Amino acid sequence: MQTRIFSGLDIARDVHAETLRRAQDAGIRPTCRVLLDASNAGARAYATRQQEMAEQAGIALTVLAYASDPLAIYRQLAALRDDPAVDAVITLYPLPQGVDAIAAALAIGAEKDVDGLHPMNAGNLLLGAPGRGAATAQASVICAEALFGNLAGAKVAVVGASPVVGRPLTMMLLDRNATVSVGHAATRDLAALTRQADIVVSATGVAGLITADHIAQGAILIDVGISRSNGQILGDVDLASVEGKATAVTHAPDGVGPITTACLFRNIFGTALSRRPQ
Ligand SMILES: Nc1nc(=O)c2c([nH]1)NC[C@@H]1CN(c3ccc(C(=O)N[C@@H](CCC(=O)O)C(=O)O)cc3)C=[N+]21
Repeated sequence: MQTRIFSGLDIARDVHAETLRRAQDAGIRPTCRVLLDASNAGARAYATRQQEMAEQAGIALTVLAYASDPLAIYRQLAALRDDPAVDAVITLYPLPQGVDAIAAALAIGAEKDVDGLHPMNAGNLLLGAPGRGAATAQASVICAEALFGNLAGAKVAVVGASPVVGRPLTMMLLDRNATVSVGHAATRDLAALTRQADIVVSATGVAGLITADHIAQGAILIDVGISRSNGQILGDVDLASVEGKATAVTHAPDGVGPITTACLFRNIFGTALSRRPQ
């Protein structure tokens, strides 16, 4: 069996087109501020991708540097929350040293949080109530459904338990009646866990973590990890190792990443729409 290498570019284009169409129908040009600590390569790559895509998606997106210290940052976020011209605020992780994640999310407020990081939005997701979830987790679900079909009853192993991917993704999978297990850095026998799964979603940033030894014959692999070595982008999946054993693997780059940006823009449009009088 040949392993299918899945590109997310077609789906990303469709999601972007749908958002643009809805924004044009509603006559809305959403505005978004993205806060970035440019010393982090992963966050910088995401912000660059967002800036490149925003124009064609009809979103006015500006990347700002975080203010100099935690108190100034909370004030900066609260000012954006109170600015009527701003629809959405994104605090790219990792947050600068000394910034508390919950305090930052509270400063933005639930309404403009498009990453599902505010306790109200995260809580709604936990309770199975409709709400706005992290874009990377949404993109992972889209890939899993595109490659596997209906997730009801599917065994899914999530590797990584971060607030932007592993945790929200676990809840979104439960909402689709998947059977979910979560592995992380302290999991003793990760391979034993992931070998049980129909679908493995890995979001660790450890290049080459998932090998043939970690998967069942015919498994579907969603590679969310991004790391860099010598200017090359690497995912969590060791492609050479899983070739012939996995049914399909999402590629990194151009797999989950572009769909993530498309889901983020859809979230931004959602806040912009709900902030306008109907
Ligand atoms: N609050 C918050 N939410 C996030 O969702 C978040 C974050 N902080 N901090 C940084 C990480 C990283 N991340 C990426 C998403 C897409 C690509 C992406 O589209 N990558 C391209 C490649 C980009 C390149 O060429 O460098 C691809 O996979 O094709 C990259 C990185 C979201 N993150």
